[in-house]
Amino acid sequence: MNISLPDTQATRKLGIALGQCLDARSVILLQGDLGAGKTTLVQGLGEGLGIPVPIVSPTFTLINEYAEGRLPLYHLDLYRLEPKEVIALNLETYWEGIEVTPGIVAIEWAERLPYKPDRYIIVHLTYGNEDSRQAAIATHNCMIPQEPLGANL
Ligand SMILES: Nc1ncnc2c1ncn2[C@@H]1O[C@H](COP(=O)(O)OP(=O)(O)OP(=O)(O)O)[C@@H](O)[C@H]1O
Repeated sequence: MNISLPDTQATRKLGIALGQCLDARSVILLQGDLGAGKTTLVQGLGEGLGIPVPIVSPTFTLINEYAEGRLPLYHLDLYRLEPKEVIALNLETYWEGIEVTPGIVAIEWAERLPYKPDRYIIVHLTYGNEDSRQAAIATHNCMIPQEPLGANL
């Protein structure tokens, strides 16, 4: 599925729609160059989940956890990590809900994952003209409920 995102707000709205409809243990793999809009989309995701605090990039903290919404949000950024550091994060803890409350896992720079979960949604953001972006969305072993996604875009 390809979605055109003419401005920042459109990218945020895509995140809101996903935050409103996804189930616990959903994993969103975010791909795209610097400034493509990955964090913007996760900010929308937080809004869609009803998280009342600002979502900030986890570039230095690696994982930011938000427990205040409809489901927990686990937000990761792999930009600075070597593959062995990614492995040490034990990411399956988050997407399998082992010793954490099952929630939504959003991973920026998912290109750097040395392995993938069993089921995931990939959102690949690319640049268009000026402020426009394009989102190519694909799923693996899971589904995005279509109706909320369409209704909010
Ligand atoms: N259509 C658009 N979608 C998303 N962001 C846009 C769009 N048009 C302009 N922008 C701007 O581009 C910037 C995107 O920044 P953002 O931090 O979301 O990207 P990123 O992919 O997370 O970058 P990085 O990899 O550096 O963390 C923001 O300043 C945003 O306002």
